Amino acid sequence: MTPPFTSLDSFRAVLAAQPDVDTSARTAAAARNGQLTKPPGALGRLEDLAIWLAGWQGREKPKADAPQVVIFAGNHGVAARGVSAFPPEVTAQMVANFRHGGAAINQLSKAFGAAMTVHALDLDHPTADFTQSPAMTEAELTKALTTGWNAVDPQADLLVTGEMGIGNTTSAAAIVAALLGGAAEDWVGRGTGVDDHGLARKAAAVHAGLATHAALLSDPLQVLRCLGGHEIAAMAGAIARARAERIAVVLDGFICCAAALVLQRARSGALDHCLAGHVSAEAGHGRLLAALDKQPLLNLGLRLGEGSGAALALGIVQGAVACHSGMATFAEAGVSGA
Ligand SMILES: O=C(O)c1ccc[n+]([C@@H]2O[C@H](COP(=O)([O-])O)[C@@H](O)[C@H]2O)c1
Ligand SMILES: Cc1cc2nc[nH]c2cc1C
Repeated sequence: MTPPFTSLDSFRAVLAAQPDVDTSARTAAAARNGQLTKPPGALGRLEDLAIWLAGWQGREKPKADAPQVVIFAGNHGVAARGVSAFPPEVTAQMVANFRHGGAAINQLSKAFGAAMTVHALDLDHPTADFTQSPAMTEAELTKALTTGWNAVDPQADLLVTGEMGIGNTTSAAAIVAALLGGAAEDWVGRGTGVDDHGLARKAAAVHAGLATHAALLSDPLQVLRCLGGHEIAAMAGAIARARAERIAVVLDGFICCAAALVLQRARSGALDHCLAGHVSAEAGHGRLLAALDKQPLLNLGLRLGEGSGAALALGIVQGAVACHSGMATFAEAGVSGA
């Protein structure tokens, strides 16, 4: 599909015209849920999950047997400021690892029957150091959004958006600070494992980025352009495409949710088709999820990224769908109601 946008303004128009949930499918699923052979509410959040998914998929019995995991990789100019525990070449090395099947996300995708695709975005051309100049030009941002848009398989029944990019927790912290406010220190975390000096360098970089681009930061897409990264923009593009196809999205960790926040701020309700797969150990993620009004399904202390927490949450969604779509009703099973 040719993306329906060629500029930030036309991307804005796409966000404004996105489809909404199918309320009749959701109502039918809620009615079915009430007839299944269990005490009302006994499957807890699994019941809400299945009904929510039914609404997005437009069918009374939702499916979760063709999930897609898309991983985007990008490099960051700000990494030269000593903001990561690892060197930038690890981004390309991990892309090779993804392609050879050796990363955690390969194993988790396999475990939950997800088709996984990897998209390396111009790794030899990192973003500009956002403390000095905008991370991306408008053309570069549009290209990254387009990569994300095109990466989504319209046949998938669920989408996980993951990322890999040395330095990207600093970029994500800058985006979140710009959009939610607060001090740089409130949003930086240990990322791949920086020490206190590294953490201070991250806060200084975020602080400088906010000051350098202050005049542009009232526009969420300019926040993404000035402070973001190619892989972060691609996740935003993929989340938007999923909405266009009415595919539900399972969000991953701090970086993924920073990409999602850009969409939410650009268009209220833009994340209604998304759920939070997990809360990561990155310091600001819990508060970011609260600002997104999303309750994470899992809290396992993960801080890996690459879609891993969201992929694990696929298992929960699949459990919810298996129960909702497979269980017998009281009438079918001849079980007496209350
Ligand atoms: O998903 C998260 O919340 C998360 C938290 C910490 C680190 N990461 C991953 O670690 C990398 C970024 O860490 P850093 O220290 O280089 O900014 C990037 O590849 C992310 O996928 C991811
Ligand atoms: C090894 C490694 C694997 C990763 N996967 C996602 N982010 C990562 C960062 C590092 C450093």
